[in-house]
Amino acid sequence: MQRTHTAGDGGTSGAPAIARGPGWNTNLSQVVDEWPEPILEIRNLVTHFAGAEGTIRAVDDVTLTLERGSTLGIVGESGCGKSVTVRSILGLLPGQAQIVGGEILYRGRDERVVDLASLNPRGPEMRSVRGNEIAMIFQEPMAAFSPVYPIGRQIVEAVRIHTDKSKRDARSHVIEMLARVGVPQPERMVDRFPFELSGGLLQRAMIAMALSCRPSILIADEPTTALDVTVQGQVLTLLADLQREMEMSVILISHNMGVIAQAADVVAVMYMGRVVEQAPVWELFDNPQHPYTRALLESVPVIETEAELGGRLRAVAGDVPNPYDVPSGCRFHPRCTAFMANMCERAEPVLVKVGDEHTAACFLAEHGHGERRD
Ligand SMILES: Nc1ncnc2c1ncn2[C@@H]1O[C@H](COP(=O)(O)OP(=O)(O)OP(=O)(O)O)[C@@H](O)[C@H]1O
Repeated sequence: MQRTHTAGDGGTSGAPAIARGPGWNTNLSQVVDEWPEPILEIRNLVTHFAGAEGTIRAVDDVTLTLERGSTLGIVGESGCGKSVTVRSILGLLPGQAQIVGGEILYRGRDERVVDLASLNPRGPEMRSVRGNEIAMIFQEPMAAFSPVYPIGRQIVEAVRIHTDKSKRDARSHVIEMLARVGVPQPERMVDRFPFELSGGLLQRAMIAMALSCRPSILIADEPTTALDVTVQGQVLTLLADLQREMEMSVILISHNMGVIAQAADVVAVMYMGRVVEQAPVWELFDNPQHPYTRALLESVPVIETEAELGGRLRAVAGDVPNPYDVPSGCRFHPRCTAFMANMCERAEPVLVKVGDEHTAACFLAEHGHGERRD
């Protein structure tokens, strides 16, 4: 199958099925061949916030594809629109936010394609998709649980909303899930309150809750950011195992290129509400074409550097501009080391194909001066 997506045209063309990356999947090519249709296609999504000083274009014409069984990584600095993009999928936006354009086409378990962007976020159709077919885990597991009930009871309730299991069967299922995600003594832990569990265990309990209905898609929004480095690795490995076992497709959000390198098959880099580069993970790391992606890659900690800097990581130079005051032309131009006067501040580059399955929105890449390293 051939597929390329470019923000602004919403179309499909060119490019072979995604090749295998160093991510969670070991048999992605096979998975994609078996189910040639993507499970989720976001086309030209626009989501706005009504802010105190005007409109914030939090997601501004974003087009993304999630292939079945694969992991799509979304990376970018804080405030670039990662969370609002995935929250738009599930209708989990705060009151001041609204999808104002685009489509979110989801191919459900019954193979029917539904435009999630057109559903009432609180209506029965969206409620049946949310938690049942598409589940989400967050950076802060405390937010997923009520502090006043034992975790098991809360997961049992989630299971019973979406299945016809009896209370007893649901409880056994929850104990099995807790064991599966590596919670020790699950028969006892099931009756513990959230505050009685460590951060790592609570993260595992949240994963058990999210996966208890065997969703087709798991959205993981910074799932390891709040954990210490050792536990981070364990949780990523656990998610990889569960993804394979349950044949799930995953959208993984992270601001950490190291996490993306470990887990993603395809990566979309976002900046100020837009996708500025997209490629299979190995291609993105070998041949980044957008100066923003290069800056993000340079901010990846390496052990020696981290030690030299006393644990501080190098960030992308300059600050993300005020969302009420989007720069003219290329939104990255005020921070860009490759800025070209009379060009970058005047027109906004669109995503163009710069390689197999690789798109970038930069005039340098567009004109073939993106210094491909191959
Ligand atoms: N509740 C809100 N009210 C107003 N604006 C918001 C709100 N939440 C997000 N935004 C705006 O939407 C934009 C995108 O935010 P979003 O949370 O998607 O970024 P992000 O990339 O997920 O950042 P982070 O990594 O910090 O979670 C930001 O510019 C922010 O100003």
